[in-house]
Amino acid sequence: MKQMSHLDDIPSTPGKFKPYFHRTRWQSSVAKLAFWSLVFVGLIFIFFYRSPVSSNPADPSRRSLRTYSWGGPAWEKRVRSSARLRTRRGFSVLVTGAAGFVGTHVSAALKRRGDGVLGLDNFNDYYDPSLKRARQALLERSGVFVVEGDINDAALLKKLFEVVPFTHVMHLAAQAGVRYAMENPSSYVHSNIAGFVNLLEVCKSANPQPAIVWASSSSVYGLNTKVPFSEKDRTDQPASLYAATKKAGEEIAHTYNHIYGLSLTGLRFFTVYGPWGRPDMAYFFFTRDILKGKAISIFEGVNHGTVARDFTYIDDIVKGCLGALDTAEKSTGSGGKKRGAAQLRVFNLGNTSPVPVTDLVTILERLLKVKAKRNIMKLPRNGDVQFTHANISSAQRELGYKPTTDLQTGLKKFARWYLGYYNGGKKAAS
Ligand SMILES: O=C(O)[C@H]1O[C@H](OP(=O)(O)OP(=O)(O)OC[C@H]2O[C@@H](n3ccc(=O)[nH]c3=O)[C@H](O)[C@@H]2O)[C@H](O)[C@@H](O)[C@H]1O
Repeated sequence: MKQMSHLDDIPSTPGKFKPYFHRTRWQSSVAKLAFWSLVFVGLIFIFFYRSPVSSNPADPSRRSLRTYSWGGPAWEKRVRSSARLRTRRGFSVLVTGAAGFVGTHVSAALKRRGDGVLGLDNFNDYYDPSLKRARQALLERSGVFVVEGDINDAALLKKLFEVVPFTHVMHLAAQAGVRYAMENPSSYVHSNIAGFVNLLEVCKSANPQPAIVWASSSSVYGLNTKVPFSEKDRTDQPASLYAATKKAGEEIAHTYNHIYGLSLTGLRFFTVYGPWGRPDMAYFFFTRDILKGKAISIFEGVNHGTVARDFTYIDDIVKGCLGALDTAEKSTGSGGKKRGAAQLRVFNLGNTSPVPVTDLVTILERLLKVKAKRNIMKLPRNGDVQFTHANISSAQRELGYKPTTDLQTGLKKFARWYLGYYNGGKKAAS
């Protein structure tokens, strides 16, 4: 027997079109419809609000939806004062990624020599943000204000150029790391491609247009086997999405130089290391794990082939960056229009002496006075290449670039910093 609900007990209200229509049932249907519509709209809202994101909570494309607070007279005053030069012939430089490893060192060096420096950083959590905050505090003490914001925020960038007529942009903000690209590919597109284009769009419309020096990467040489790597070599076989986005950046730079007369210099950094470094890099997490007594994985090539890197010390890289800024010619465009040919350059900034990763570990063992638990494993196919080696003759000739720090000396300085910063290794780096 059919069970009747209490709604079925209520007499129907005859209607012209639907004689069987039941008022209460109708009201309840409307209520149900309204309820489910609300749920549906809510779900759509949630979907779109979170839509550019992957399920990975560390996805920086989600972080772009974060709202940063900027603007107002006090903020503008800080921006202006940080970017003010202290020498007559100095530069006024916007440094993106200023709370990053290279960004912090370059910003501090520029400020030391009297240039005006304004930092920009989104403080994302790709690695421990407290390290970025500590670098920011360091910069604050030397008079560099780091604005919190994303290079994808066109309104913020336009505002910065309204407040300060920057002569140069040192563009170091990027999603770094070759292996992480398999975990979170969209973050590379977001920062290294979309963010770079957004920055160039603002630069091309600025009056005056700044000269731009930016970080490319040794990884653009990809699977090349001819060494040392020269700027003239092919760069069309990247081994990681990271490398592919840096290569894309070089092509994008060509376009903006060609169409808008922007002066652009790309620097191909070779595995930069040193104090205040990046915890996602091998020398850094090897140090942390050796001190913790945890095993480290050391990669080797096929047939026990050596995996090696042209490790380059941060102070040498800083000199290369300053050399690039000092020799950068002015952009030629104005009002978004090209007025003549502009400079377009790319340089290797390496050390020209590759060191096997096994030797890097031996040096760390000596410096830390702890034996590493070595776990030798085959180089995974996740973005790594077997070796890198820079030919730096071009940078030497044009930028006066001359690296002077060998790996042993550089790692000693890194280890001293690490032990000081992490309280003798007791406070473990995350
Ligand atoms: O020159 C660059 O343009 C890039 O340099 C850096 O990449 P890489 O040279 O790959 O540095 P890094 O990860 O420190 O691995 C170092 C070595 O340790 C090996 N390695 C790594 C991890 C591991 O667990 N074991 C291991 O043997 C590994 O096989 C490698 O041989 C930057 O991270 C990158 O952002 C980009 O700037």
